[in-house]
Amino acid sequence: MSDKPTTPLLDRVHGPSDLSQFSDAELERLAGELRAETISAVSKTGGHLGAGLGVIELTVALHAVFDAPRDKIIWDVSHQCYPHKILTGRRDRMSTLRQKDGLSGFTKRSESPYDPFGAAHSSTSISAALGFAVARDLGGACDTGHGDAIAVIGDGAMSAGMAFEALNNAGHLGKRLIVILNDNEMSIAPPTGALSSYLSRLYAEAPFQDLKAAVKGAASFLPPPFREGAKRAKEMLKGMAVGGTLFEELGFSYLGPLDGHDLHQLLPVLRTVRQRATGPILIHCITRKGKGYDHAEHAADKGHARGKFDVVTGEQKKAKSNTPSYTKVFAEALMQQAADDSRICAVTAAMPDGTGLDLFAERYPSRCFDVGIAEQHGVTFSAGLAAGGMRPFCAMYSTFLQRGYDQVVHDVAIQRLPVRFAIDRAGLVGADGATHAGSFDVAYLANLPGFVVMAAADEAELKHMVATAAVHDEGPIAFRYPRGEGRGVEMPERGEVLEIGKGRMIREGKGVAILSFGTRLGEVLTACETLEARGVSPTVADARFAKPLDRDLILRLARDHEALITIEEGAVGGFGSHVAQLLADEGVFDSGLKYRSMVLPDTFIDQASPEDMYAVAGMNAKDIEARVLSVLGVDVMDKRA
Ligand SMILES: Cc1ncc(C[n+]2csc(CCOP(=O)(O)OP(=O)(O)O)c2C)c(N)n1
Ligand SMILES: CC(=O)[C@@H](O)[C@H](O)COP(=O)(O)O
Ligand SMILES: [Mg+2]
Repeated sequence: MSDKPTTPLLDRVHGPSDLSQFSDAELERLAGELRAETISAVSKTGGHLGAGLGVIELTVALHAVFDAPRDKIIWDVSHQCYPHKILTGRRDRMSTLRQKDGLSGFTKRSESPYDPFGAAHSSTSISAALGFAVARDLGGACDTGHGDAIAVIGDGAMSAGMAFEALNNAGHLGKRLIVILNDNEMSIAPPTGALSSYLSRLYAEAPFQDLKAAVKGAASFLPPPFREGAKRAKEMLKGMAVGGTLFEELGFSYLGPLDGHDLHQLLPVLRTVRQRATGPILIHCITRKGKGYDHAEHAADKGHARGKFDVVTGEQKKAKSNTPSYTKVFAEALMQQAADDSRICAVTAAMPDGTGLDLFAERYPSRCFDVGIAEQHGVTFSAGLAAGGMRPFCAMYSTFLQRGYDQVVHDVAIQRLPVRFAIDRAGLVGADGATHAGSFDVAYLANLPGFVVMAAADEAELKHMVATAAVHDEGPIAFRYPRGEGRGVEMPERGEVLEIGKGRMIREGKGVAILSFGTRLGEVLTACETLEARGVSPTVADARFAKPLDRDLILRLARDHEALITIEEGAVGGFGSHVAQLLADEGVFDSGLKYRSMVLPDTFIDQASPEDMYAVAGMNAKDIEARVLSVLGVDVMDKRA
């Protein structure tokens, strides 16, 4: 036995085609190396860990059997794509993961030809894969050629309506399409919903599934050892009425459940499917999220997301802070309100921890609902709760609320139902990048008649806004707040109910007024400090409301100053646009007011630290200072005129 250290197989992989040199036994060894590499990479950068560890063998098998990029492997959510990135020529850039100018934490078309479709929001993979399949059959031009379309979708993502819309259409079209259900019985939190129980039953009945495969003629897809058993079962089951799985009822061939960590099952099945599939086929793989790393596999969240960590101890290196997060402030304020009002209930779409509703659920389990990854349903469910006399708080990230926008308009706004929207992750979020930026909620809510739209300038304001929303029964009301910690302001014992449509003065000055909406107020006040040194003393006000606007405050600021600047952590079409509309309607511009509106630029900003992203957006203190000096005609180029 030579004691020469063997060269890691991973060192011989510069692209997936290099996997063809390996035997099945070597592929198993490669999987072990890939798992270790993934753990090591994420320990240095932080990121999504558990999901990627759960698909190590699946990633190796897919790239060994199929021919990416001609075959399109589409990862749902794609938070599990780090092993895929390592095998597809990006191993040397994994140290830049989720950082400024670095690799995205999700698949991204512009990053690699091996990423045929971008993701990050869940449940899109089957729709996208079907699009590729139909384009293939229609002879559409695709720069990497047309082969198989393979969607890899998790059990959580499968719970979203969009996934079933795609299955339904794919079953109807009957095109050759491969869907791999990566079933680890986990979402971010343990999965909820009847589908999750159904999948568990499928798993529990696994031998029966093999037998059914025999009856359904899919036995030939099974590895030889299973095939014999399945054939024998054929006789036994012939007389039985064997109902199809849900997927078969939708027109798919169903295969499984397979052990998603066993290459001896995965490789022969995928090879046979590649040779034989003629229509849509769903392969059900059972995996474990966090597989192969105890600190993940045995954690409650299975290592879904981690900061940088010590591989040996699993200890994360997160900077400790005494300032509570906005999320925690929201959750505690909501519990305080709920203690006195049994009508208060809460809805999350598979994000109990991220929204803080895990704390609310512990205290009020009967009044907290995790609807799964189902924002559309979550919004209309909240509307039904409101119509039924409850006071529902629908807590969703700004970016994920986009998934339920028609429901916001059609089921909530038009019916003027008093749903309370707690919009977390407002503004730029950092490492998750453009797909998770909370840029558009002010623009897409403040244009709806009857909506009240608020933004908390700090964590005390957030507490007041929760109290205000709790008692607002006249119609829908939304309040937004950013990811991360508050500004460390003094917290009130209880939130006070704010007067709807009224802002607040922060500091009196002259010449220029700055009207802030949201937490950029902190940057505004920092800018004022340096401006004072230059003899410029702006007036500053916190708008609190984008709808209804504080008309008196705005007109007074416009009247008493030569310039008015608004600032918000949102895209054009939001607060600043509504202020401009008011000023125009009131003819204020006729008297020569200089008006500037600081909004996010008309571009998608890639991942970086929030501060770096706001620097790209031109919305940090120094940008505000420059804007003030520019509008006052002081000689600083207004870079963003
Ligand atoms: C529309 C949408 N809502 C919520 C999320 C947040 N999210 C990211 S991953 C995830 C769980 C996905 O579960 P599953 O598909 O089973 O993948 P696993 O993490 O188990 O591999 C959720 C809810 C999202 N990415 N997209
Ligand atoms: C992949 C995904 O969509 C979630 O895991 C998201 O990254 C969570 O974001 P936060 O870290 O802001 O809770
Ligand atoms: Mg899962």
